[in-house]
Amino acid sequence: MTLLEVRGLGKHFAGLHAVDDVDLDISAGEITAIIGPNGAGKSTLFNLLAGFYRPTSGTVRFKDRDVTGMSPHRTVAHGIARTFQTTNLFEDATVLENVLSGRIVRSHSTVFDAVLRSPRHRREERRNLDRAMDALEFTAIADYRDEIASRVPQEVQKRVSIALALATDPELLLLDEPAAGLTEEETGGFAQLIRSIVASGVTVGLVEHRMSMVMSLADHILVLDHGKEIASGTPETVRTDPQVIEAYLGAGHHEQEGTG
Ligand SMILES: Nc1ncnc2c1ncn2[C@@H]1O[C@H](COP(=O)(O)OP(=O)(O)OP(=O)(O)O)[C@@H](O)[C@H]1O
Repeated sequence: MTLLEVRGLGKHFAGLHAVDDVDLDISAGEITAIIGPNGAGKSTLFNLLAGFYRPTSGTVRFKDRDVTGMSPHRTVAHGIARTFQTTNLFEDATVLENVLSGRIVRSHSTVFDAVLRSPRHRREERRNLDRAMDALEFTAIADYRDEIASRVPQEVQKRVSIALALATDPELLLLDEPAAGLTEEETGGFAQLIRSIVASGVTVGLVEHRMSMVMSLADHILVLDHGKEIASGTPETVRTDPQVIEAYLGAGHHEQEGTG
């Protein structure tokens, strides 16, 4: 089943076509990776899907609903969550408070409920705390719950961003370079985490530079160069595509495969 359908999507900044006439189908239950050289348009594409940018052209449909140009708080309410390359946490808040902030989108009690501490408000608070704790346990950082977010190791901060995104109860989670700056070993841990996210029923979109991670995780890969699709398909199809090898994988690919 197609969860997200993108057609003819474009984003122009002045004269620059950052994303240019892109089509993409993300199937439910799969990991779809978007790869390409620096500046290829990967993050811009994610920003268009999650509503951080308004497209210049084209459409985005999510669960058969037109979400083109919707604001991020509406796309997240529909079930699309996005993490960022550089973690953007509330630095002075605790890890738990950060993850709880992801629950705002699922909260219905009003300011009056909060002031009066109505039963509805207390029920919701309990549910939000349970859900945030679930997300912390799922991402294996529950022990850090009371630590200040800016003081925990980088790897933990990255897990906090993922926990925050999971706390919004997404159906589609867009991960923008989750392993950037991590060691080989930490990257392995993130690959495991991404697999378990998919096993829990959340579909994943992944922008990642580490080819070994992409090739081992992705069911489907879209390759962008200068904003345009140059290939798409299974890891096997993409890694042998001459245009991809030339545009992006190049020497790195051969090194990795031990063929060059
Ligand atoms: N807000 C913006 N205003 C102007 N130009 C932008 C903006 N955001 C991105 N761009 C440009 O759009 C192009 C695509 O950028 P984008 O960040 O999407 O690429 P990317 O594939 O994610 O790159 P990287 O792998 O380096 O993160 C780049 O040339 C970039 O400079």
